[in-house]
Amino acid sequence: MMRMNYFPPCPQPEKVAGLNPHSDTIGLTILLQVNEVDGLQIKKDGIWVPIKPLPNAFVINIGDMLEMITNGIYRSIEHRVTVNAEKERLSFATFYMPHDKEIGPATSLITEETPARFKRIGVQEYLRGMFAFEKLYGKSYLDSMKI
Ligand SMILES: O=C(O)CCC(=O)C(=O)O
Ligand SMILES: [Fe+2]
Repeated sequence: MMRMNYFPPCPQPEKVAGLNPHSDTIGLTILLQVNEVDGLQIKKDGIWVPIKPLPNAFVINIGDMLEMITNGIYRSIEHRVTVNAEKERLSFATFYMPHDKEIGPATSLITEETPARFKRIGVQEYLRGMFAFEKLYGKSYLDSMKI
């Protein structure tokens, strides 16, 4: 699945969010900051860190499904986009999803010391739930998958 994001310039950038804080609910995201305009930020140790666009470079984001499959060993990244006063911004995101019918922690990663931290759920049900979820903010949908 692919998505093109267009953020027009905004004279009062502090008053609007380009994209609210979220983690991508899929497996893995390959992101291109097309016209190399600042705006993307990730939350690291509770602090918003700007991700400078690099020419001809992709940003790879871990999504919620990968966090579930790895039973929390890989953590999805919370990110947001701020808008710019003068410049428009374009990004192109390619979202990857596992082909499996169900997702949940890999059985090889579940042990007595590391019990399953997430539910096992059908991918269709997961996606339906995501579109119906009313409080998509930060990592709220993934939190709802926790055991
Ligand atoms: O525009 C960006 O850099 C990020 C876009 C994004 O987070 C998304 O499409 O999920
Ligand atoms: Fe995203």
